[in-house]
Formats: sequence, C-alpha cells, structure tokens
Amino acid sequence: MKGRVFVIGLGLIGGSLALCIKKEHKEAIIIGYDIHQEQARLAKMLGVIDEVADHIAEGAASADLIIISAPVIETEAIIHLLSEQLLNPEVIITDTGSTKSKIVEIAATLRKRGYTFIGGHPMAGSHKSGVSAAKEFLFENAFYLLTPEDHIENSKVEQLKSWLKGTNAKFLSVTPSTHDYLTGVVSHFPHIIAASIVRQTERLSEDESLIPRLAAGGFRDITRIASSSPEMWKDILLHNREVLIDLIDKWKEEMDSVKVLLEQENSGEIFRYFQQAKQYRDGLPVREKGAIPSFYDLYVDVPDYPGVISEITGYLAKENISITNIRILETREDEIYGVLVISFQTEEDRQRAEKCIHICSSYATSIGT
Ligand SMILES: NC(=O)C1=CN([C@@H]2O[C@H](COP(=O)(O)OP(=O)(O)OC[C@H]3O[C@@H](n4cnc5c(N)ncnc54)[C@H](O)[C@@H]3O)[C@@H](O)[C@H]2O)C=CC1
Ligand SMILES: O=C(O)C(=O)Cc1ccc(O)cc1
Repeated sequence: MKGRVFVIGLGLIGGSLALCIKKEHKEAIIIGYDIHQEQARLAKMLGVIDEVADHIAEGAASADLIIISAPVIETEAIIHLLSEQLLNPEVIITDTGSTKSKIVEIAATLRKRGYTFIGGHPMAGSHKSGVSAAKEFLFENAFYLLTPEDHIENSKVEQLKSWLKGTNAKFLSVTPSTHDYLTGVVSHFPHIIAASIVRQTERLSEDESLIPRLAAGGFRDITRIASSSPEMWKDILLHNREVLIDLIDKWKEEMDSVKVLLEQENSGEIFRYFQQAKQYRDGLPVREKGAIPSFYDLYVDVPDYPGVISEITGYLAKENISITNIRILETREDEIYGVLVISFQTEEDRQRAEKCIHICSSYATSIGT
C-alpha cells in the first residue's frame, strides 16, 4: 500500500509496528513523533521511520494512517489533540494501548468529527521499552485484538488489517469491554500477582537474609513480569480498575478457600487443588503466543568446565542463531554437570538450536513445558 503513516510514540511497540509496515509496504512513508525528541531522532537514525515530525499537528495533517503507541493515559490526551486537527477525511486512526474501554470512549470525539477510530492491541511485547528494542518480528503469530464499533465500515477494518499485514499477527475483533475483561484475566491481573509475590518476598527478607539467595532461578522466572515498566503498568491498572478490583476479590476468595483446606489439613482436597491446576495448565496451548511473552528457553546439561559456554555459543554462532540471554543454573560444588539456560527470540530459533547442539555435541537438551 502507498500512503503516509504517522506513528505517535516511538517506543517498543510504535517502533516495531513501523518496521512491520515498512517491510510489507515499501512505498509507504513513515513519519514519527515522540514527546522525547531523542527517541524520534534515534528512530530516524535506526531507519525505523523516514521522517520526524516536530509536533503532532504536522505529522497528522496528511496522514492516511495514524498509530498512537504511547502509554494509555497519554493516549487519551493525544486523541483529544487529534480531534481538534483538520485531518484527511479518509484517515484511519488506531492505537496500541493495553486497555480499550476508556480509549474507545474518549475516541468518540474523533467520531463526532467524522474520523474513523479503530482500537487496537497487539498482544506481544516484552519488559523492554524504547525504540532500540523495536523488532519487526515482535508480533509474529501473536494475537492482535481490534475493537471496531458497530458503525465502523468493514472495509475500514480490512484496510487497517492490510496496513498491519507485515506483523503476521492473528487479528480478532472483540468489543472494548470483552477486551478489557480478557486481558484483565490473562495479563493485567497476573502482573499484579507477580509484583505482589516479589513485594511480599522483599518484606519477609528483612528478617531473613537467606531469602534473596534462595529466591534465585525459578523464583525469578515465575516473577519475570514484575520487571515490566512500572510507568506503563500504573496506567494500565488505572484504566482497567473495575475489572481488576473484581478479579482481586475473586482471588481473595480463592486464597481463603486454600487457607481453609490448610486449616482443616484436608490432604485429599489439597491434592485435588494442585491436580486440577496441573490438568488445566498442561492443556493450555504450548506453541501459541498468548498475552504474556513466552520463554523460548533451551536447557543444556553441560560439564562444569571453563570454556563450555563459548563452545556452545560458538556452535550457535556458526548457524547464525541469535540468543537473547544465557545463564548457568547454580550447580552444587560437588557436581560435575551444570545446566545452561539459553533464551531465544522465537520457537523456530530454539528448535534450530536444539538440532545444532545435537549435531555438534553429545550434550543433552530439554525444553520447559
Ligand atoms: N510493552 C509491551 O509489551 C506492550 C505495550 N503495549 C501498549 O503500547 C503502548 C506503548 O508501549 P511501549 O511501546 O511498550 O512503551 P515505550 O515506553 O517503549 O514507548 C512509549 C513511547 O511513547 C512516548 N510518549 C509518551 N507520551 C507521549 C506523548 N504524549 N506524545 C508522543 N509520544 C509520547 C514515550 O516517549 C515513548 O518513547 C502502551 O499503551 C502499552 O500499554 C501493547 C502491547 C505490548
Ligand atoms: O513483558 C510483559 O510484561 C508482557 O506481559 C508484555 C505485554 C505487555 C502489555 C501488553 O498489553 C501485552 C503484552
């Protein structure tokens, strides 16, 4: 497609979408604006955008597509500002915010001016932020939720999907309130729980210095999302507060019922509690991308000798397989084997790495389930 695309907010998501659009629509011109000028300059320098706009009005004036990829509370102000501009009457305006009800409600100001707004949420990302973390394959196979209102013509939704084709994401249309309920359950609420486990652990460690040492490895893994941007999550929680307050009440009931089982020493029901959780979790899709980014980790049993890490990374480098993280699980001093945990960007890279290590060495590998 030809046309002018204006991206407001050149961070992880805005930058990644700009890269996806550029890849698919070579003739499109991508203009970017960021409240932090250095982000916009960096985006231009990295080739993520073609032009920098000095302000929103300048970039928006002749745009065919406007993508707002700023934090959700900033998005409200940007929508207000856009609704005061004279825009191309055919323009499609979309956003990438993690919440939808409030944003779509505020976008009524655009509708009143005759402009098309279609709420959007690419459900992939990471705890990193900023344009330097942007990647063109970030949304590959991820769900991309759209929340078009009833009055939006289907051709406009199709046009938006065509612009976003390079994401290779799976588009689903839902209402804004369904969106906020679904993401509340599978993304926003788990972030609260992860942060609360970390905070409780920190508090308890004040009286027990061994806690932080033992809370390494697996504890870090299960609470990884507590390292996400506090700024972004503050806004998401405030936007989706009603859904989240309800989920917190339900969680309290859940905890109370576990507490009763413990008080009663009800071994049968405690067993069933874990058994049911295991059954449901084991049945969840392993290879599909969900609301929270998966680990693409490969565990390699390696002899504990100097040089083993460079040996393995050397095999992977020869095959051009890039890794995002590598660490060794702490081994006991008397053990001769350790476990190397290597993280990849995609499932495909993990599979290629597993094959490569099997061909080049006799080290055993496994993946988490
Ligand atoms: N990080 C993630 O994994 C995901 C985030 N989202 C949503 O996408 C949006 C963007 O998130 P990220 O790219 O991760 O954040 P980010 O922090 O990487 O980028 C946001 C950018 O917006 C800029 N910005 C802030 N206020 C602005 C304003 N008034 N005008 C212009 N630019 C402004 C910031 O300077 C920053 O460069 C958020 O609404 C977030 O909820 C959606 C899916 C995944
Ligand atoms: O890395 C994390 O914390 C994530 O869970 C990524 C993420 C953040 C916000 C979204 O709306 C969707 C995905």
